[in-house]
Amino acid sequence: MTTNPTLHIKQVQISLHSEPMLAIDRSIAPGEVLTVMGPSGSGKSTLLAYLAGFLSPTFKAQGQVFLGKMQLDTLPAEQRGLGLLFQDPLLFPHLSVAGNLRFALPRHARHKQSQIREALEQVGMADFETRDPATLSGGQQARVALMRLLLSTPRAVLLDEPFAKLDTALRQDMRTLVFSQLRDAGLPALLVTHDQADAEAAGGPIIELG
Ligand SMILES: Nc1ncnc2c1ncn2[C@@H]1O[C@H](COP(=O)(O)OP(=O)(O)OP(=O)(O)O)[C@@H](O)[C@H]1O
Repeated sequence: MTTNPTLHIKQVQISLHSEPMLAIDRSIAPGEVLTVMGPSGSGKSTLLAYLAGFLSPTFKAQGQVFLGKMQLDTLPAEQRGLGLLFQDPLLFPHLSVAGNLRFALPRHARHKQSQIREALEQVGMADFETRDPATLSGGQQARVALMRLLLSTPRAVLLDEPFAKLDTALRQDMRTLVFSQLRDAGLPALLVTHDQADAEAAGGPIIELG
């Protein structure tokens, strides 16, 4: 079995108009979730944008990011191999559930209907292949978004308040599902959240910005 690389965030400092905004120096092991908390405006989304490779040039960043031996901060966003999960599932409305999952597969694997079927079975949605995303509940959309993320075989994952739009009853189930899937896939992950219960469910170290 291949081991995924560790994500190293090395002495990263981000400033806005010459004012230091945040500093972080952490490594995230495969299967570990680092939770970043902090008040509104402390720079949580800025940190994710920096790691993902779409930080606005208004900000100045120093430091380095490595995924194993691969230096990420010098690569364009699409070459970083990161998977993103947001508050909004962001499913393509013109594709079926299966179409959304197929799109995430590497080009050479798009014929593999079995992978799509297995992914849906894992989240209890075996009968949903042909469904239009607009006809799904919020929780069902979130599960499709999670499986789409995993099928895209990311090497590390960034999560931006992924449970914020789910109602309370669903939220705990989704936390359990997301964090167990990330652990099973052995992916290093960074979670940004306001919610202490998210951080506890993630089960990893917590840092506070601001
Ligand atoms: N493109 C931009 N240009 C200038 N300033 C920005 C830009 N984006 C964000 N900021 C400022 O940078 C600071 C950090 O914003 P950021 O969105 O990272 O905070 P946050 O911790 O994610 O907040 P929230 O919890 O409200 O989402 C804020 O003061 C914000 O006003």
